[in-house]
Amino acid sequence: MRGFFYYFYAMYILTSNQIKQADQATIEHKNITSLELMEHAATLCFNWLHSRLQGQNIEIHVFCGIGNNGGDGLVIARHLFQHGYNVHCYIVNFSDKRSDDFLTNYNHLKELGEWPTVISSEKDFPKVDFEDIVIDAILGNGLTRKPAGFTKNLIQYINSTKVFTLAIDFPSGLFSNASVIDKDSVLRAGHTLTFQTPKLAFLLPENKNFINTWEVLDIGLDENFIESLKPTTHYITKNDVIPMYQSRNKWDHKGTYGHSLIIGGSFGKIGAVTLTTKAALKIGSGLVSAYVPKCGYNILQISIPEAMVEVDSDKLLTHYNFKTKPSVIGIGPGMGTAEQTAIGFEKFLKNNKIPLVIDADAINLIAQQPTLIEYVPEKTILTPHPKELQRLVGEWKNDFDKLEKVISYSLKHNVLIIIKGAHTTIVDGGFLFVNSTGNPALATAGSGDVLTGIITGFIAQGYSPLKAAIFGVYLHGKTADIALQKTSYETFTSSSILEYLPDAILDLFNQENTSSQES
Ligand SMILES: NC(=O)C1=CN([C@@H]2O[C@H](COP(=O)(O)OP(=O)(O)OC[C@H]3O[C@@H](n4cnc5c(N)ncnc54)[C@H](OP(=O)(O)O)[C@@H]3O)[C@@H](O)[C@H]2O)[C@@H](O)CC1
Ligand SMILES: [K+]
Repeated sequence: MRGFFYYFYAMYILTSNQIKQADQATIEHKNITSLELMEHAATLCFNWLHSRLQGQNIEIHVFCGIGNNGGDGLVIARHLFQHGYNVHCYIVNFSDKRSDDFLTNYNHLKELGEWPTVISSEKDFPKVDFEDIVIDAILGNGLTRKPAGFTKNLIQYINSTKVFTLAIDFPSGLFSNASVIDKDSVLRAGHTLTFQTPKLAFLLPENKNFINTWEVLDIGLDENFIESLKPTTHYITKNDVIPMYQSRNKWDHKGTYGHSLIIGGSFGKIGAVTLTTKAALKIGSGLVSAYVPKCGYNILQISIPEAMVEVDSDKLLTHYNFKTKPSVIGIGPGMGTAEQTAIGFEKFLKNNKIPLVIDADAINLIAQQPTLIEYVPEKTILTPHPKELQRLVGEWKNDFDKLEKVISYSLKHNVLIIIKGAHTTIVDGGFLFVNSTGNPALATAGSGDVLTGIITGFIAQGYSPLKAAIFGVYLHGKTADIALQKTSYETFTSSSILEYLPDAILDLFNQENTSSQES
């Protein structure tokens, strides 16, 4: 599902409550019963499994709760029985309540002569072997508290077998929008088939043990209604960035594509600013200048003949006194935090009116003197790595708390913050944009310097800061995804990001694989 936001489309990430509302609205507006919706959703899950197993004689254990997640499990179990699979279906009897649709599907199964086994305590746990398959339909979107008692023990038992587990909608025990407190109470899913939208919990590092791969099954919830909820969290895929691309015209000249100035470097750290400068050039900034200490002059001139270079003091940045009149400045890579550098940086910020992308040591200098943030222009982009981010917004208790802290900081100072990680997230006030591309190949020295250059180069070309951030983060990750088809994680370096940038851009025009709703 794509929602309209600003002037581009992005897939929404909904909370549990929003999904419940959408579920209800779909039933009301689309003339469909909740039972039919369950049948449809669960049949999609069955089809997913059936197309992979093709009737193989593997033991399949379907664990069903007593709500609608359990109802899904009963529908899946019914299809599996009807297709001749070797299925064992269990009711995890953690409550006397039963949802209506659960009961209807329970009866359907009994009518077929297949009576599920009721699990009411540890002594009822079945034998599950590593070679089997478990379908986890114990708890889903209706989770209200952490699983306890024998339900928790069952989850722990399934985890201990290391069996492949297919989670329906959610790994049982995982909240969509809150942190896990008891890590032993959550099922470790091998793959999760989730309904309608990705869930924020799937994208946060603290849940890495519970979420492996996942994909979204479109079960046809009412898109107009979802739109009306005005969700604030988005998942960025290829479909979302294609419309951002600004094509070029025959009569354009290099001035049309702006002038990036990259400020950074110190003795021994000229490589960082070199990478950033190269990236701004490579992404298409019409002109690119670098402002570095004198010791960086030859290095820059020799390694990037296309760039212009101005210099500051011998080994450090101290004066920030450049003649160039850029359209955007990327500042920080390799800059260091020496006292003179900090004093000069403060003066620079107080006088500067040019749009900024602030990275690395420039962020550390702001963290050291937090009031400096008041001098940055509106919609300045900050690209901190985790330690830099912590210095900026303070320590967080968990990943949800981190997002809250970053949102407050972004709102308070009217800046964009890029939280780097496996799912890099761009925070623009109350809006979150979570990236889908990238892999551990990007965990390499200089990767962030290149990102700063790409984003700066996009802003030079007239992309808004938000679009530059989203598009830049997407392409940066995509280079590593494409490269992995030809190289290895280990041999991919920050220079490889630049090498694969053309492929990442050309991939936008490749019609195949445009719906990457999985991770
Ligand atoms: N959204 C959609 O479009 C569609 C959704 N569908 C499916 O419905 C699922 C949501 O179903 P659901 O609302 O019935 O919730 P579910 O997770 O089955 O459990 C609720 C029950 O568990 C209980 N309970 C809660 N926490 C507990 C705990 N820790 N330990 C013990 N008990 C606990 C809770 O009790 P209570 O909190 O009220 O006391 C209640 O009785 C969704 O994930 C998807 O699979 C599809 O079929 C069709 C389309
Ligand atoms: K589940």
